[in-house]
Amino acid sequence: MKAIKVGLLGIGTVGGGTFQVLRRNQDEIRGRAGRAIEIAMVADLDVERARAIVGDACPVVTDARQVIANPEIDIVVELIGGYGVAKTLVLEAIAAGKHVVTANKALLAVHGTEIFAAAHAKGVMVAFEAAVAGGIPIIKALREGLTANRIEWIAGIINGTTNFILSEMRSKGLDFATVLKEAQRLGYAEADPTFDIEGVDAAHKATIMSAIAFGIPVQFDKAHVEGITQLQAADIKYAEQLGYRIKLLGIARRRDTGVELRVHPTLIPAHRLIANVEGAMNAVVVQGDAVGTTLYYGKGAGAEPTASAVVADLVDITRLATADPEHRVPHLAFRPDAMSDLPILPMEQVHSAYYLRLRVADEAGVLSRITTILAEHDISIDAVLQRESAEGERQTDLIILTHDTQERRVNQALAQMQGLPSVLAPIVRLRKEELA
Ligand SMILES: NC(=O)c1ccc[n+]([C@@H]2O[C@H](COP(=O)([O-])OP(=O)(O)OC[C@H]3O[C@@H](n4cnc5c(N)ncnc54)[C@H](O)[C@@H]3O)[C@@H](O)[C@H]2O)c1
Ligand SMILES: N[C@@H](CCO)C(=O)O
Ligand code: NA
Repeated sequence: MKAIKVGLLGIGTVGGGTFQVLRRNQDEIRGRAGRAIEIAMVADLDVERARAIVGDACPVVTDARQVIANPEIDIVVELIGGYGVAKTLVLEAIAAGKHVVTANKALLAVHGTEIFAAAHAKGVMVAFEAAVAGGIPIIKALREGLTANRIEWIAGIINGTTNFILSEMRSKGLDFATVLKEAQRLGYAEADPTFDIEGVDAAHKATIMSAIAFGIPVQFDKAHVEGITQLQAADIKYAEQLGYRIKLLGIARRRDTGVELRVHPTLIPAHRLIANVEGAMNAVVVQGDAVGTTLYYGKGAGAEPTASAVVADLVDITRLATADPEHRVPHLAFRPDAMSDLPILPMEQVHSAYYLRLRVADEAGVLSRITTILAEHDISIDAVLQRESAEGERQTDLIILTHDTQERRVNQALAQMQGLPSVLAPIVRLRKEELA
């Protein structure tokens, strides 16, 4: 059978990895796909760098539209990134009847509804395994492997850059800026690394997973997004003393009234497997009603780990390209006419346990005033830690762990506690999840 022809838009970190993996493993890939998969044309603005990778294997052009217009090309792989030109090119490729593979989670989390509708109407596939947790086949697992389940929740370390930063800061005592530079050098970080450190990239990925897990549209604009830039070393240390690790988690959880969709630094019991995921590694825990808890672990960023997912999508499309579109797996697991309108819940309605750190005057009655406020808001305390004040110091840190409660109650209690004269600094509030 004749080779399936691929056009690559963008040959940077992931594009370069994709080129190498396809070339190195071509025999195995042909054996699995039933046809050879060939990169027939590459477009990149940096044509010299692109030619240095591609050699004379195929033509290299600067204009991505030349690739889309090439009638030989069956699959367009978009590895440029961002919401701008990438969106136009993906929609143009679909309009030209090409299947699309993309690693672009930003694009799908924000414009997925439009893109999937266009692909459905045209009868082409849009595959995006590389967009979530890089090389880990989490899209495949959620959409196909766990298809029997009512999925209850997903919680994942889905940004390699921030996990690398948190790990290196904790284990080597390195500072934030140094570790971020190293993550950029290693090719983990986004073109704009604020997407990584402010939690935006993780929220893009959590948004995509929430859609597949619960059959809802992608709704990035409703996600709660907090990164790691406000996280303080003192809280990492106190969490450790209390038996917890702090990780940037992306969480999607089904409740009776809607879906929680949130990214924030989270305390996790130190004995959980996911609490021990270090460096740029990713891990996703999925709770299904039939299967119970499952865990997926691996490299979520970097050239070849991400290329592993891109090439898997190319093989999938190669196998299915001639199938009746009605028999393909729907883009978001549920058929378009079976999507749910379960809303994304506002943060005030989210349920979680909490870690609170209060800088308080070291004087009689402070603890009782604080616990009274918590009790008035029906918030039950799980543990309290009070740091011994240093000699001559008239203030101390008070750390409180709560049981599960509603965020609205915690907000109200915090506002009241913050007003106490013996609370001397802004209260630190982190969320805590048992993940069991
Ligand atoms: N790097 C990773 O580990 C990783 C992992 C998963 C997903 N992703 C996603 O993969 C995509 C690519 O990321 P990357 O790290 O390879 O980025 P990169 O910056 O290394 O590569 C992007 C390439 O696109 C080229 N480009 C830019 N504009 C172009 C245009 N108009 N036409 C043609 N080429 C153009 C650039 O010259 C560059 O070579 C992004 O969506 C990113 O979020 C990256
Ligand atoms: N910047 C992303 C790349 C993988 O999507 C990360 O650090 O996880
Ligand atoms: Na993946």
